[in-house]
Amino acid sequence: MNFSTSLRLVSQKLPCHCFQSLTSVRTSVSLAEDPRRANVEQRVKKFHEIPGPNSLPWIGTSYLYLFGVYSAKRHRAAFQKYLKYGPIVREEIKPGNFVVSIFHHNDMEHLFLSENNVPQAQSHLPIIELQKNHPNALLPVNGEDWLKLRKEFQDFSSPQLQSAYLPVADKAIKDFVTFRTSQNIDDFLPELLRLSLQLTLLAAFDKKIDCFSSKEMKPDSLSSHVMEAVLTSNRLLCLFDKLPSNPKDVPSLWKKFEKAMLLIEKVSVELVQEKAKSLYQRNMKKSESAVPSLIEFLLTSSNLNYKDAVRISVNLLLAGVENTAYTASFALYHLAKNERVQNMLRLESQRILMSPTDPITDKTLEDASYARAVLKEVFRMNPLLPGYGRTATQDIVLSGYHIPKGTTIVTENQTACRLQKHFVRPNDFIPERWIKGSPVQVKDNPFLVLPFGFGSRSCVARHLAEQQLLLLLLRVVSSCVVSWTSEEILDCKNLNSTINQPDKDLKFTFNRIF
Ligand code: HEM
Repeated sequence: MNFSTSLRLVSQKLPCHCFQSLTSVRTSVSLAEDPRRANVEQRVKKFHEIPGPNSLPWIGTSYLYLFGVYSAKRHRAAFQKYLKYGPIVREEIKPGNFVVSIFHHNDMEHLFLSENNVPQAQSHLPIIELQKNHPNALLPVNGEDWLKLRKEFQDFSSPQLQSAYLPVADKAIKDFVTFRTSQNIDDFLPELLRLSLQLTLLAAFDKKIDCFSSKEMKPDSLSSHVMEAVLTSNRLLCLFDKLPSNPKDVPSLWKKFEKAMLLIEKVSVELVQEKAKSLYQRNMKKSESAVPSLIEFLLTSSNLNYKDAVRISVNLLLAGVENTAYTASFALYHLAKNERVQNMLRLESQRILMSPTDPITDKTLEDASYARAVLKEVFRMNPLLPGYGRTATQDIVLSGYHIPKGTTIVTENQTACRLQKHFVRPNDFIPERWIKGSPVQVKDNPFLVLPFGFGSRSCVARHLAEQQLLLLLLRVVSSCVVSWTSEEILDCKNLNSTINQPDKDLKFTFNRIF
């Protein structure tokens, strides 16, 4: 047995993170410094040795999707690959274009911790093209320009903003539960999308619009236009990513995208101007109103100008409508399907709220430990993103394989969260896993359940979104029993989107108990 073989065997017995740190430290040593380099090289397996499906000339592995060998649902396709190839899979999506999928939390941790400060946003090419066509439009930026802006709006979810915003968010959600759950609605998703838009307009722009008024429910209202534009832009951004050619080569889709994005930009300009005007009238002083919106914070920050504020606003509108609505959809579904959990949550709401009409305060939310566990379990089972794509910014070793700089690496968090080796009864909805001291409590691994992303590109509105979802859960169970009236199981679909959305109409009934 030679030196390298024995080391390989030892490393196989070591936990994966020990192996990675060993190999990554070793591989960073140059040949000049270490004459044993030839042996060291052998310990790290080659990129082409990573298991994965066969690639064909001209079409790579795309035939596997075209012929339905792999499910059209990303998380299901990922599971198929995991079962066949194991915790690391290499795929040549198009000739010369490799994607490596990883399923082990140690690999995920290693990847995230090794990335530099400026991970590039995917889907940015169409925005660059749009900016060329419309040089004066204030569109989202990428790279270093993005980093500069991002540093300024990191505070969106600050505890102060959350506290200040809580009463208005609670009122909007309470009204929503009172009035919208009593309607006979075929599909509840558009309702949740409208609610998210209303809450985003409120928190980000201090704009009070009742998105459920008869005026706003009309197709030509401001909220209907913004909603439509956000859905269209996000769908097409994702679709353009998959196209082999420039997005402008498909003129009919390009026109739709252009129209939708420019509408979002126009609305952002108007919202920022409106706020800037009212601030000017108050001599650019911070608002004395109870709810200092994000946009006010941006406009009064000395490091940003009006144009920056608009670019950020476009981002907020694009991200602030679907994300919370889809998470809320799955949260209500799991409550509806799990009577025991719903009852436990109701008991908690009765304990922390004296009466269902009482306002929910910071203290109420602090005490809502079961509601938090419910939310965490929703994020485990139905995260917004199946995983995260990163371009390796340097050579990296994952699961013992060398991966060259520039390779696309995808962390398959959703699939990893459904593996027996990570969670007992992985397909059951058990919030108690997340409750301290519970007999089924699991060790929380921060790189497995990662609903808001990681690092500098992670969600700016995390705490605000969690607050909205907790409010919704508590308000629903304290006044209704929610049931799922369809025979079908709700799953995610993500064919035309990078994000997971419900794959069926949301068939809920809400029976009032208060
Ligand atoms: C449950 C609700 C939400 C979830 C699960 C969620 C999750 C995420 C995730 C996974 C990312 C991307 C992270 C990455 O690529 O590494 C993200 C980015 C972002 N989210 Fe959220 N989000 C939610 C709600 C919101 C809301 C309500 C807003 C705005 C009002 C918002 C604003 C943003 C923005 C602006 C970004 C881009 C950040 C950047 O590129 O700098 N999100 N979110």
